[in-house]
Amino acid sequence: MSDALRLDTCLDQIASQLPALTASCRVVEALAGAARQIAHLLARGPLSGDLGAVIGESLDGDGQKALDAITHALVREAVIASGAAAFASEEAAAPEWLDPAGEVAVAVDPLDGSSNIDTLAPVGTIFSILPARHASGADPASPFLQTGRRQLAAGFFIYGPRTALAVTFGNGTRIFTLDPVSGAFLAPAPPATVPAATREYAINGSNLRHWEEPIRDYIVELKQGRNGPRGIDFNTRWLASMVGDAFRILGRGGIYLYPADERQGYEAGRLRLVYEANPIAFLMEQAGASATDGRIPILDLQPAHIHQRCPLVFGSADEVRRVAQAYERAGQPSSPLFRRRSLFRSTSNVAELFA
Ligand SMILES: O=P(O)(O)OC[C@H]1O[C@](O)(COP(=O)(O)O)[C@@H](O)[C@@H]1O
Ligand SMILES: [Mg+2]
Ligand SMILES: [Mg+2]
Repeated sequence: MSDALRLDTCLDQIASQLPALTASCRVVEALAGAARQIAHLLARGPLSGDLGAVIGESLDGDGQKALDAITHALVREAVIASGAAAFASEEAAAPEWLDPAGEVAVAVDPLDGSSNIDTLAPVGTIFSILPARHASGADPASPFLQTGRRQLAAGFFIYGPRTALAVTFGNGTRIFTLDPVSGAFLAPAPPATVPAATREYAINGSNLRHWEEPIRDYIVELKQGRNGPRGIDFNTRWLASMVGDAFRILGRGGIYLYPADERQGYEAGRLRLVYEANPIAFLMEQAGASATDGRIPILDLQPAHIHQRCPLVFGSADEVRRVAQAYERAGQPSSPLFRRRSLFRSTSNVAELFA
């Protein structure tokens, strides 16, 4: 383990070789400090108080847990300490300006998968770092309304049986593991590479009846396994925690889907573009995988507002391509009109599945 790459050493090297990434390195270092504190709180669980308790309503109407609010505060403090120019969070209605001399804007989901807090399933902190193009005084949302392609760095901390960091600065994706003894984040393995082929998929199958036809047909084929057109068996792996599913995919491949569906509030999917889909898409592309909304690569989507949602499909390139081809074949854009027309249309595949 002694020759494992240390996060702090790695950040120093990046900053000295690529000065344009110095501010991003400072943010990642500060977030690593917050992640240590969050990991500690989560490990104590009920000993730290009732952190899973619902304390109010989050911006999207879900229950906001005490831990959502605590992690938001810890992450915000870290971002302020890093000298960043602007901050946006899933847990704050509006972004804010911080240091007028700052060079980067940081968007976060302080606690992804927070519905899992009481179940000991993995949860995580997702971050996206963008250049802060505008001087303070302008709308603080403006630096966040850039496409994900412009991200300088992105990643997530995952709190599970161990705490880890998946991070990219645009030159590969690396996984660091928190050594609880020394407190250092260490990368003993080479950069992550997601295999193009996979037999694992992650989707909340209970929503099948609400999905658009291309997604429904694609999933039904996977479920038919060796008896269907794919001729091979697939496995479902769904953690209801995107960071958990993304971490598994970075490790051994797979595809994750949270498509748009016809339920009220899910017309553009569930995940948020700026601080969930974009950072995951950047990590995936840098590990040789792909991410799309079905029609457009996630990193090319232009955000219109900070809490915008988007359909999200990411992971092993061969399977993501198949989903995109299914949309292409359907010949229709992923629009509400299309969804309504295709709803409840009983394809032979779906009929077979329900049989
Ligand atoms: O309960 P659902 O609708 O299947 O949604 C699960 C998905 O929602 C999320 O929990 C969204 O994240 P938040 O917990 O930050 O809202 C993802 O991590 C997960 O994949
Ligand atoms: Mg989330
Ligand atoms: Mg969250």
